[in-house]
Amino acid sequence: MRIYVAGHRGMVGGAIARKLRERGVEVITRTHAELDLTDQAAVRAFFASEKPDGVVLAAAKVGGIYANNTYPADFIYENLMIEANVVHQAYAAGVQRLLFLGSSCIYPRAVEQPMREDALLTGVLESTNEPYAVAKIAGIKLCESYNRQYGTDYRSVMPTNLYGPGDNFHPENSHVMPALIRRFHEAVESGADEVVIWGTGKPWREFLHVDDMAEASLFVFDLDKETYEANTEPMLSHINVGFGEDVTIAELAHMIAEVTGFKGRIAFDSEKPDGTMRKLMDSSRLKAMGWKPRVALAEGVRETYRWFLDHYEAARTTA
Ligand SMILES: NC(=O)C1=CN([C@@H]2O[C@H](COP(=O)(O)OP(=O)(O)OC[C@H]3O[C@@H](n4cnc5c(N)ncnc54)[C@H](OP(=O)(O)O)[C@@H]3O)[C@@H](O)[C@H]2O)C=CC1
Ligand SMILES: C[C@H]1O[C@H](OP(=O)(O)OP(=O)(O)OC[C@H]2O[C@@H](n3cnc4c(=O)[nH]c(N)nc43)[C@H](O)[C@@H]2O)[C@@H](O)[C@@H](O)C1=O
Repeated sequence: MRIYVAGHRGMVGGAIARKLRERGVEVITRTHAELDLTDQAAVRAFFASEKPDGVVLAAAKVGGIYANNTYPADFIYENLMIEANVVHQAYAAGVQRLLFLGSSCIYPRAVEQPMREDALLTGVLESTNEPYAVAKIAGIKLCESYNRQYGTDYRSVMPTNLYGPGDNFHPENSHVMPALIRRFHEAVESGADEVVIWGTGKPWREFLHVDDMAEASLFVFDLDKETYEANTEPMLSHINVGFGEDVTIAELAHMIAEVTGFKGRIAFDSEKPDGTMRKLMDSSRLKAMGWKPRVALAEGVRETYRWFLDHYEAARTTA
């Protein structure tokens, strides 16, 4: 098998590419500079020449609450273009199996918890990331539509909030876990006596380690067609991937303060948005098929902090 992993330099694509190579699979990669996936002609030429056997689509415009809220046009445009180009050109090149990575933000903001797959398109989305969520919903529907019309086997997984080695530690554009690891670490370094957390600290988030996400992605990718179809429906074909437990942002902040050795005050800036108050995934569909997460949150935070320390200079200079 020759598998194209789109987004192999990202946190999730990197972990998936590593696991595939460990299994002896030939992994095809292109950097963003080598192949801009928003460029239809370039994507067509790439698929026509490489003709991969399978595709994992882990490339996307990704960011936390501030980035989503500040650059909504980039988030909807780039993600729609990437998905439309990759799914269509994969089909045109005869690729039978593809895995699309969506996000838990596809679900309505006030939906029953934990969120089941069939909650999709039942209500109003969270405003801070609606454009990104609409693009991700379009990604699911692209896969389902090509399956229905052309008989392809294109699958979708919906990850909860992810973290781990390879994350983006940008001070504003990143997700909460890497943002707080960096902010607490820098407070310890500078001797600051206060760290400010965005929002009220009351929202709940479920965090899954990237290695668990990579395992889940390959687990779903590898399922035989009958098993996948028996556990999904033609127009409800996505599968949730979550850890199964969530914490408040305040609890996460205290956990990161402890790991980084910060002893000062933790303050909350309620002028900043909270986003959705809770988005715990119901991952029973996937768990019933045999996947389970392995990395506990406390262990994952410690490991991610060690990775951050090892790569801190790189993170600081790219910020
Ligand atoms: N991280 C999280 O908490 C969550 C992530 N997801 C989803 O998981 C997937 C992977 O996310 P993650 O690994 O965290 O994201 P990253 O930002 O770490 O990686 C995304 C990768 O996509 C590449 N990319 C972006 N735009 C283009 C483009 N136009 N052409 C080619 N390559 C491009 C980026 O390259 P470059 O950096 O050079 O632009 C980067 O390597 C995404 O689909 C994301 O939406 C879902 C839920 C939660
Ligand atoms: C994965 C998911 O990620 C995004 O949604 P989100 O879950 O709201 O992501 P977040 O990690 O940025 O924030 C989580 C919570 O944490 C709070 N918070 C505190 N202090 C910081 C802080 O310093 N940075 C950030 N980013 N958040 C902070 C923040 O106010 C919020 O209450 C989507 O846009 C979309 O990308 C998506 O799919």
